[in-house]
Amino acid sequence: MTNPVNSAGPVKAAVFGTGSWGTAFGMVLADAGCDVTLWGRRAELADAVNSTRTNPDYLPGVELPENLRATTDPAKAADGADFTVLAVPSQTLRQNLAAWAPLLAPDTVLVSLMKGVELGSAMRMSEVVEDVTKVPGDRVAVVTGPNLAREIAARQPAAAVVACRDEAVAQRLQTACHTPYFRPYTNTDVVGCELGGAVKNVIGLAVGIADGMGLGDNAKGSLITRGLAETTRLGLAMGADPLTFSGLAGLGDLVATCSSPLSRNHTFGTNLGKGMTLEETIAVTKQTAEGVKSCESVLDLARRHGVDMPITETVVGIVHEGTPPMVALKELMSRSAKPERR
Ligand SMILES: NC(=O)c1ccc[n+]([C@@H]2O[C@H](COP(=O)([O-])OP(=O)(O)OC[C@H]3O[C@@H](n4cnc5c(N)ncnc54)[C@H](O)[C@@H]3O)[C@@H](O)[C@H]2O)c1
Ligand SMILES: O=P(O)(O)OC[C@H](O)CO
Repeated sequence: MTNPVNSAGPVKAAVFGTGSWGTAFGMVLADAGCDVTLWGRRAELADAVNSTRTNPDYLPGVELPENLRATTDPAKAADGADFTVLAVPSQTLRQNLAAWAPLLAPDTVLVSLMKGVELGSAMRMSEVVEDVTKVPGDRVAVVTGPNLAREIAARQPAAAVVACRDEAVAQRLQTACHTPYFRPYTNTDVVGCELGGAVKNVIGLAVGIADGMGLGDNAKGSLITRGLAETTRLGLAMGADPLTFSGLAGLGDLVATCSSPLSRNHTFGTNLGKGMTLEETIAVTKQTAEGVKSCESVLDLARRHGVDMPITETVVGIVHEGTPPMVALKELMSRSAKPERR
C-alpha cells in the first residue's frame, strides 16, 4: 500500500462533507496512509464515525480506518491540512466555502470532488473555489472518474483522474490517494475533467428516463454516445482537450453512471421515466443528484458558448418544464438529420 509519509510526518487531509463520497474518499486517503479529518454538520454523525468507525447514515456497514476521524468544528478539520477536500453539493459550495476560507491552512491544496456547475454563474466547481478563496488555480485540483461511492467504500477496484493545472500538485495528490483498489491517473485538463463529471450526470438522467420508459439498450447506447458528443462539443468550445472525454472523466464515468442502479442521477431519471412527478421523485431521493440542478447550468453554459446540446435540452424540458418524456423523445428523434461529426 502506498504510504505518503514525508519528513514532516504523514500527509494531513481535511474532507469537508460527510456524505457518501466525502466519507468514501476520506477512507481512500486514510487507506493510502494519510491522516484524515472529516467535517460534518451533525454532531450525532461525527460522534458515530468516531465511536463506531462507521457512517451509519451514508455508508452503513462499511468499516472506516482508525486514521480517519470526524468533527463538526471546521477549524479543527482545516488545521494543518496539506489537502482540503470539498464534498458538499455543488449549489451550496460557495456559501459553505465562504465560511471555511478564513480557516484554511496556508499552502493547502483545495480538492473538489463535486460534479456540478453553479446555477446563475455557470461556473465550474474549481472556478467557484478560486473565486471564493482567491487561492491560485495551480493549487486547486479535481478528483473525478467512474467512482460510485458504495463500490469504492467496499474497496472494489476503480480508476480515477486527479486533475490540476500544475502537474506536480496532481502527482502529490495522486500519491496521497493511491491504494490497491483506487488507481488515480493525473491530467492537467481541469476544464475537460470537470465538464465530463458534470455533464455525465445530465446524460445519466436521460438514460435513466429512457430505462424508466422501458426503452432498450440501443437507446442507451445512442444516448451515451451522443451524450459524449455533446459533452465534447461543449468542452472544445471551452478550451478542453477533446481526448479527455474518451478517458475516465468522460466515457469512463458515463458508462458507470448510465449502467449502474447505484447512480442517484440514473435512479432519479428512471423514476421520472416511470411516470413519477418531479416532486415525488425528489421526495424519494435521499442524496445529491447533481444533474437535476446542473442540467440547467450546463444548458446555460452551452448557450453562452453557442453549442448545441439537444440531450441536455431534452432533460431540462422533462425535469424543469414538465414536458412528458414521450413528447420529449419524439422531439429529440425528429430533429433535422445531420452528419455524425457535427
Ligand atoms: N456518491 C458518489 O458516488 C459520488 C462519486 C463521485 C462524485 N460525487 C460528487 O460528490 C459531491 C457530493 O456528493 P455525495 O455523494 O457525497 O452527496 P451526499 O448527498 O451523499 O452528501 C452530501 C453531503 O453534503 C452535506 N450537505 C448538504 N447540504 C449542505 C449544506 N447546505 N451545507 C453543508 N453541507 C451540506 C450533507 O449533509 C452530506 O454530508 C457531488 O457533487 C457528487 O456529484 C459523488
Ligand atoms: O450517484 P451519482 O449519479 O451522483 O454518480 C456517482 C458518481 O459520480 C459516479 O462516478
